[in-house]
Amino acid sequence: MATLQATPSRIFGSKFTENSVFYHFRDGRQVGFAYLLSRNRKVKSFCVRTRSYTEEKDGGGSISRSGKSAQDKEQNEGLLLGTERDSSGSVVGFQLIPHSAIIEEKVLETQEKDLETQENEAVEGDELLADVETSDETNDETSDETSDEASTRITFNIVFVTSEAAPYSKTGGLADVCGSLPMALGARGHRVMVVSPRYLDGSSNQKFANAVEMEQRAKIYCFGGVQEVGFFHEYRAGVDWIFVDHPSYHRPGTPYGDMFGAFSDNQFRFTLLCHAACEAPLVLPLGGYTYGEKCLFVANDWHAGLVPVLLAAKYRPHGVYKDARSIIVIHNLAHQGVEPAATYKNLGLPPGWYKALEWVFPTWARTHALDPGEAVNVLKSAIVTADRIVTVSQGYAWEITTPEGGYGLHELLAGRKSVLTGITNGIDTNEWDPSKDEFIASRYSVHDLSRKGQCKIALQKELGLPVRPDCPMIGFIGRLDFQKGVDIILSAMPDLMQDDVQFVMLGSGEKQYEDWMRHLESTYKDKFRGWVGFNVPISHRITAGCDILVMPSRFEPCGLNQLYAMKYGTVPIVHDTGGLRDTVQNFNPYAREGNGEGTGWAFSPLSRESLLATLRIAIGTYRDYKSSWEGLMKRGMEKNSSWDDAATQYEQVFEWAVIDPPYAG
Ligand SMILES: Nc1ncnc2c1ncn2[C@@H]1O[C@H](COP(=O)(O)OP(=O)(O)O[C@H]2O[C@H](CO)[C@@H](O)[C@H](O)[C@H]2O)[C@@H](O)[C@H]1O
Repeated sequence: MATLQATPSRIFGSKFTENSVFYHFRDGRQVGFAYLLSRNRKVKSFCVRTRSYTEEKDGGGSISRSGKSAQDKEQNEGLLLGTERDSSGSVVGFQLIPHSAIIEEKVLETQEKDLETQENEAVEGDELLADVETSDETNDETSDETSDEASTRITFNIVFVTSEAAPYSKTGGLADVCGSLPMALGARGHRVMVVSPRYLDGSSNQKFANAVEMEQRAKIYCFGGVQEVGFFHEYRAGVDWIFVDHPSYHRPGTPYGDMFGAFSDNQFRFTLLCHAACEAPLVLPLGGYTYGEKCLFVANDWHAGLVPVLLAAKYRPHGVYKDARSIIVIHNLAHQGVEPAATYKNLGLPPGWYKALEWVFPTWARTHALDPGEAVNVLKSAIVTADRIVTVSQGYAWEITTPEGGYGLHELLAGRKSVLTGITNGIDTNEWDPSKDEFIASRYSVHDLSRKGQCKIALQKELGLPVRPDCPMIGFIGRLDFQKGVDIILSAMPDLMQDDVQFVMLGSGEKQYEDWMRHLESTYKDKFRGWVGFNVPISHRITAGCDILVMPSRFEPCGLNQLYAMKYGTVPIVHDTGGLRDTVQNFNPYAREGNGEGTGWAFSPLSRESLLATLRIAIGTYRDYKSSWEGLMKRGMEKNSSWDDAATQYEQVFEWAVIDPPYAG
């Protein structure tokens, strides 16, 4: 069985060893680790038949899988020769002899024969479910392809841990990423689980309707007692969605708070999530088999930040998760999970690990002269103990190592630069595609932009604005807070409202901004609409119906709305920062022999004047240079923002993570 430490060099020889043989479930899910090898040009396949198992579809289209059924089928599909268990007793691999004599021969021969022989004898067919793309340049000496670089792809058991994952729970971009990146990785052959809370807020309980309660429960020792959590499971789109169940997740409001502010027990709720996520791969038989210990944990933001430190402090000293690795993905450094130092004892960590979480506020940030400023900082502990650090754009990866963007953690992050990678988010092109979007009035594509106009008319009608197809329509979607630069928009509004434009804002957050939006709406009845609340269908309709989307964010780790806007032919105007700078290319009408280049405008400095000036240039272009505008729209729509590129880069980070030994303290 392959181990995490295996490096590509182990599989480049002419022998196709046991390490090279692996097994996929029928839907591509895999037990244990495996290698996928490919070379640039001439690729042959080696195929093995795998064990199958039954799918039971319920009315909602979700699928539950049964290991027992799989055993029943074994009679027809193949014999389980032997299982490989880890120290916890979890099955992390198995060997199978299929009935087919030809295939049986292939499986056994893989341990003895050289690759060329196997390639010649490889069997193909509908029943052959796992393809291992292979290469062996030494066996291809007569070919002119000998100079081709061989590439290696290792598949992993990946466990995402997140406080929100769309469509089950969503307050922002974290949910979008954790709802779509796992599916992209699952489609690439990895076995992927996403662990998040089962929030029952009364209004959206239905979202968890297809998740089935599992028999296994976990006892978690923290906060001076023992807590028991349950697990619900839905298998969808190639991913095991696991929902941790506990009474503290059952209450009205968002995942983090309600109308009275943030929940006071958030540290408790997300501590539970992290402990439960560490137990899940060991105890949950998903499709009949646990993920086992050889996992890669992808912890997202501070809510999942205890996972790396739990692996190092609670499990590894007892010989568990010795070969696991952890990656902390920073979506927003501004939120770090900081609580009083006295709460350390509640976290279920051994006393000796306090230093990993220790956080001392600078003198100026302390509440009074006698305040020692001591606290625990969960995100800091993850940055210290994770094997790799990822953030969601290259620009932001640099910004967080500077005093301006590091929120106090810049020195720590700069010190870990060698394991810090920026990977720009992709978007879920199934959800965000104007040619198949079910929320919008008229579907369109880059080849038929006239229908976008119908979306604009429909939006104007829906908002009760005058229906004026030629009037430039500007939109904003996002949290109403300091990060998003809402104050800059609102301060520019009295000036902007002197122009012939329409403006719509969708968002919720700080009350002062919500009130301001209401006030503007009553002042500029024919031009401004403010929609206070969180509404996904409306966000699609604004993205499709507007001509321009503004994002004057003070900082933006990646930003997704500008990516959605470009996909919908809506031109983004963004502050030149972080991921916005990385993804929006400034318009230049003179480039490419007058054909123009760029997908929007990135302005700087961040000020009311600079926003207004850029908006007026954009509005002028929209009105007077129609073909330039169409070029802007089309270049944005044709930009590839799917997860493919990002998923490849995540795989690279995973491979780097397993080359180094895990963090041991
Ligand atoms: N009122 C509303 N109604 C409906 N939908 C709404 C809404 N307000 C926001 N949304 C949606 O929430 C998402 C927001 O995503 P962003 O990436 O722009 O910001 P966020 O700050 O939440 O994410 C953080 O994480 C993501 C993911 O890594 C980073 O891109 C980002 O820079 C970082 O700040 C979008 O899907 C948007 O449409």
